[in-house]
Amino acid sequence: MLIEFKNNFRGYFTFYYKIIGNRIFAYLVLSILVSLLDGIGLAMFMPLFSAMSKDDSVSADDSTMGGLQFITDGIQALGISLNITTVLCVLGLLFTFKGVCKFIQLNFQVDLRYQFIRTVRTLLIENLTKLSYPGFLKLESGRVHNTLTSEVTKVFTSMNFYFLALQNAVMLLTYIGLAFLANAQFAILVAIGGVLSNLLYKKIYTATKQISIKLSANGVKFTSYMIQAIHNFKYLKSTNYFSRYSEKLKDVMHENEVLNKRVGFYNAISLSAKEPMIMIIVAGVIQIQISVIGTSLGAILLSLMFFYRALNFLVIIQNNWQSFVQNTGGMMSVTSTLNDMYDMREEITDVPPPTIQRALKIKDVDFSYGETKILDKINLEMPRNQTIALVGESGSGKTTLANLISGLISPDRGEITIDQVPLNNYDLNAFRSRIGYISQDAVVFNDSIYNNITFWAEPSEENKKRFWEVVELTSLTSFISTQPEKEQTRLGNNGILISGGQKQRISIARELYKKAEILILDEATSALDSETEKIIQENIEKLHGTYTMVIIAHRLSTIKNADIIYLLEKGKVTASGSFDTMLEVSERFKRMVNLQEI
Ligand SMILES: Nc1ncnc2c1ncn2[C@@H]1O[C@H](COP(=O)(O)OP(=O)(O)OP(=O)(O)O)[C@@H](O)[C@H]1O
Repeated sequence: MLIEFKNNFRGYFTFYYKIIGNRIFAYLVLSILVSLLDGIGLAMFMPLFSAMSKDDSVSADDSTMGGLQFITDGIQALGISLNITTVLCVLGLLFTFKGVCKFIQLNFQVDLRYQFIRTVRTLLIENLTKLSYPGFLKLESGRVHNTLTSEVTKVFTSMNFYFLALQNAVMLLTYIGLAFLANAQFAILVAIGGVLSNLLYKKIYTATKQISIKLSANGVKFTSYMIQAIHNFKYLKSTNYFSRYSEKLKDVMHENEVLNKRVGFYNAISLSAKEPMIMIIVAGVIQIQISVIGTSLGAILLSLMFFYRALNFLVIIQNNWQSFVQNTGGMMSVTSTLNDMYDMREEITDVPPPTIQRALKIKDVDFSYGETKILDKINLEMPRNQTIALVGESGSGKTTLANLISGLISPDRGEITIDQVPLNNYDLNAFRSRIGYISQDAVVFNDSIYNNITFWAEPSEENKKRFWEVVELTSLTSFISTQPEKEQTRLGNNGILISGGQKQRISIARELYKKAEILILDEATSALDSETEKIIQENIEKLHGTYTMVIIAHRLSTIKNADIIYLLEKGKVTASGSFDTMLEVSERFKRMVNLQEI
C-alpha cells in the first residue's frame, strides 16, 4: 500500500483517515458531545448567579443568558419550575453525563491509538516482506530499524496531539458558538484575538517542523551507528577502536542535543507566552465592551466566561499543535520508508512452481551491479538431484550466481528456467520455500537450539524425531548433550554463546530439517575444523542424489564428487565438467588443485 499525504491540516486528516477509517468520525462526534455538555453545564451557572442576587428565585427571562435563554426555557417546558435546587440538579446531571461521555471517548481514544500503531507497523512489516532483495540493498538498515521503532512511535504521538488539537478545536468552536449566542460581539473579538496570536505561533511551527525533520534524519544516523557498534562489538573491542568509534556516536548525540535544545527554546516561547497573551486579550475585550460599546459587566459575564474558556482552549490547541509539529518528522520518514519499500517491492505471480523434472538452466545470463558487469553470458545446467559446484577466485561472481539461482536477483539479460519455463513466471516465494540456503555467514537466531533448527516448529513427536536426525547428520549430538538445557539452550545474540563452527553446523541442520528441494551451500563448511568438516562432508555426500545441490567452495577437496564443476573467472564460465575432466581440460583448475595439494 502506498501512502501519500499533503503537508497541511486536511492532508494530515486524510493520512489518519486512511489508517483508521470511519472510526475517526465517531471520535469527532464524541468530542463534540463532550464539549457541548461542558458548555451547556457552564451556562447553567448564570441562572444560579442571578438567583443569588434575587432571594433564591430563578428568573425565566434572565438577560445574562443572552441567546442561551432556550436552555432555561427548555427546562420549564418540561414542567420543571426553575429554582436553585432544580438548576443544581440539572448541573449535576449534565456534568455526570459529560463524565460518562468523556469516559467513553477516552477509552475509544486508547483503542484508536493501538489500532493506529498496529496498522502502521503491519504496513511496514508487509512492505518489508514484499521488498525485493536489490531494494533491500538500497535501503539503509539503520533507516528500516529506526522507522520500525522510534519513528512509528513519533507518528503515533503526532496523531495523539493532532487529535488533542482537533478535540480542543471542537471545544473552542463550541465555546465560540456559545459565546456568540450569549453575546455576538464577543465571538468577533475572539476571532480577532485568535488570528493575531496564530501569526506568532505559525512562525514557531515552521521552525519546529524543520528541526523535527532533521531530528528524524539524525535518528537514522544514530541507529545505524549503534547497530554497527553492536554487530562489530568484538572487533571494536579487541582492536581498541571502540573509543574512536564512540566519538562518532557522541558527535551524532551532540547534533541531536543541539536540535532538541532548539525545539525546547521554541517550546519555552510557546508555553510562556500563553498566560500573558490570554490576559492581554481578555483585558482588551472587557475594555472594548465596557468603554467603547457601553455594555454592562453583568450582560457580558456569561459571554466573558465562555470567551475566557475559549481562549484557554486556543492556547491549549497552540501547544498541542506545537507538540504535533515536533513529531511530524516521524510521519514523513515513515511514509517515505513505506513508499520506498513499496516502489521497490517484488512483483511476483501466484503460479506455483513445479518440482524440477529435468533441470534448472541458466541461459546466456548477464548481470551487473550498477555499471559494473559481474556475470557475463553465463550458461549453466543443474540437472535434477545432481550436485554442481561453482569454483573460482574471490570476487569471480559465485555468490551472485547463487543469488540468481534462488531468484533473489533477476538477470539483466538471458533467463533462468525450470524445465524450459522461465523462473519469473512462477511464484518466487513458493520457489524459495523449497530452497535451503547455507551462506558464508551462519544465520543464528537468539533462541533455543531446537527453535533455531526447526524454525519454531511445534515440538510434536514427528518433528522432534526429525530434529534429532538432522542433529546427528550435522555432528551436533555430543555438543547438545553437553549443554545445560540440552536442545532448549539459548544461543545468544547472533549465536554469540557458541563457536563459529557450531553456528555453521546449526545453519546446515536448519536447511536439512526444511526438506528443501534445492540446497545451496555457499562456503558452508569453511568455519569447521578439518575433522568436523570431513564428517559433515560425508553426511552431505549421503544426500547426493536426493537433492539438487549447488556447492560453492574454495576447498576443492569438498567438491571432488560433484557431478559438474563450473570454473568462474571474472564473471565468465571458462571450464566445466567432472573433477577428473576439469583436471584434463583446465590448466587453471589443475593449478588450483595442485596449490591445495589434494
Ligand atoms: N550488493 C553489491 N553491490 C555491488 N557490488 C557487489 C554487490 N555484491 C557483490 N558485488 C560485487 O560483485 C562481485 C562478485 O561478488 P560475489 O560475492 O559474487 O563473488 P564470489 O565469487 O562469491 O566471491 P567470494 O569467493 O569472495 O565470496 C564482486 O566484485 C563484488 O564486489
